[in-house]
Amino acid sequence: MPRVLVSDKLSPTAVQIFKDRGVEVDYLPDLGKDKEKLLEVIGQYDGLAIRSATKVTEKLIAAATNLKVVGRAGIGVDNVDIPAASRRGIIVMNTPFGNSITTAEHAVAMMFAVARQIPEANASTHAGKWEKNRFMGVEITGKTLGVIGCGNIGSIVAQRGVGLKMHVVAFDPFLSDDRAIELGIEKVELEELFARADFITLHTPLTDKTRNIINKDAITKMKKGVRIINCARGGLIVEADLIEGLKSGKVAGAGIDVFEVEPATESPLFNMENVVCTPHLGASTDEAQENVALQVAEQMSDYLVKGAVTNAINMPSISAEEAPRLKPFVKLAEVLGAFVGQVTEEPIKEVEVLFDGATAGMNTRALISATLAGLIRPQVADVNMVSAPIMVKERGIVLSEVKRDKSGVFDGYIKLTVKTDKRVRSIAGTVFSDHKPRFIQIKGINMDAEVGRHMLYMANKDVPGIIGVIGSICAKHGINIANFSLGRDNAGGNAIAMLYLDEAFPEEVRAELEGHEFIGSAKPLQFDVEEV
Ligand SMILES: NC(=O)c1ccc[n+]([C@@H]2O[C@H](COP(=O)([O-])OP(=O)(O)OC[C@H]3O[C@@H](n4cnc5c(N)ncnc54)[C@H](O)[C@@H]3O)[C@@H](O)[C@H]2O)c1
Ligand SMILES: O=C(O)CC[C@@H](O)C(=O)O
Repeated sequence: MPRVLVSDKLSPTAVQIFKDRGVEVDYLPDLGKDKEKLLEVIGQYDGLAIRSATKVTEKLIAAATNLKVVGRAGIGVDNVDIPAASRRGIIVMNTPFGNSITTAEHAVAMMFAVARQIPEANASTHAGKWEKNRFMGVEITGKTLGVIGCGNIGSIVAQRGVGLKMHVVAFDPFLSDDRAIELGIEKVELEELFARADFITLHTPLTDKTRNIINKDAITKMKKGVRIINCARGGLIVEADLIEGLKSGKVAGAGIDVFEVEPATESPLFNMENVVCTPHLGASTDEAQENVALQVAEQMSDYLVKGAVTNAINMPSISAEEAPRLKPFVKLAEVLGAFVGQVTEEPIKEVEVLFDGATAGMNTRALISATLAGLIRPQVADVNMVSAPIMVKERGIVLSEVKRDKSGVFDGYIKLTVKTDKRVRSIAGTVFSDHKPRFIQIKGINMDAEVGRHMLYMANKDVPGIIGVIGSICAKHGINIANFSLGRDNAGGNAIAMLYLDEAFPEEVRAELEGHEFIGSAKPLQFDVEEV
């Protein structure tokens, strides 16, 4: 039974879902903050469910020898070292929608709080002061709201802004004209947003492009009296520059939920006039926490129990419904890759995966990942569908995908072609109704070879008696042939043979076969398939 550790505070719903779906679960919500203890125990787990307190570092990943999946109950995965996880073949999933409304509402709440200085007025009134003249606010109606990052959360904030009779302008390189029209907002460049907005709200991820997007230079371009809200990520705003802007009066107020360093227990922003701070509460509502806990537990269980992949950052999705149908084709893709990976000795330059007929309508991203995993595994044993595409990229291998309508007798097949400096190799395969992979073409020569755990791939001349030669050498060494498939380009020309053996072909017998005048090469192969 797979075992999951929940190392941050998550709704009890998550624990129940794991149990109901056949996953053993340890709920230790404070462990995420105890790095040393977490390092000690992480090796026991197949899954790790987290929020933002647990930092999934390269060091933790190195210690997580059994880990298969990290599930983030929330959106931002900046507390997970994704490249390190991918290299180790660990899937990283998030729950991209579960807390969007809640976080958007927090940004809107911040906007009101800053516009009307509600936290300060509240503190003053509670203190028995009646400072009616101290707190003069601004209206929101008719003001321009600048949304930076108009994805899930930004677009909800934009819609709320429209509902509040604001004029909404948005900057997002991926915002289409149609979507902007649908939202009733104006798409603008960043400089224009800075120049026009009375309120600016940030909703981008923290990337190299967005880090420090609000800095001294940006603030210089803004309207005097601008109010800035950040419920996305610390690091989007240079806090020192914001403080300078607030002190100079250029920035009239700020609502800050996320900080450069978290937990933020001290900051020069604290106690500043009209700066409203919350401790990363954007996602903290009963509804959002219920949503993300439920989603993360369902997604992780589905992966660990059924192999379904949903909302993975570093792997194509495979739905629970398609997983059973896709599984035999994933195996086929893997064995095609494994064939080429085992027979290719020189560096691979180019890989083409062709999907013919029915396979073209399948989840080809997943199938390509499986092909690449099979291809690389002979060199890197623990590669999987997550890490293989990264390794291929890192090695500078050019990858291409071709899809085409049914072109032959098979409903669908996959063909893998690999180029090196010396040669081009190709192999095609399909899955029969028994759900088992078959090789149907090698080097352009048609055949029908069942794929077994132990095989021998031979190139020979098409001459009479060659089957007998191979059979008698195998028999002499006690090697039992379960299946024998042959193909040739033309009578008396080049032929290939695929032998399906009961056990691994002994390396020392290989020379004996290759010594025969009509046998060019004999290559023992291993495939990770169930024995028939
Ligand atoms: N405060 C919280 O508790 C809390 C809760 C949830 C999410 N978040 C954070 O909110 C942010 C937004 O989340 P989301 O779910 O809307 O993400 P999303 O991926 O749906 O949207 C992000 C948008 O930012 C845009 N973007 C990327 N680079 C950009 C750039 N250089 N300039 C402008 N736009 C750019 C993308 O095109 C995308 O549309 C994330 O950083 C997330 O981690 C915070
Ligand atoms: O888990 C949280 O409280 C914060 C989550 C939030 O930052 C997110 O990116 O989803």
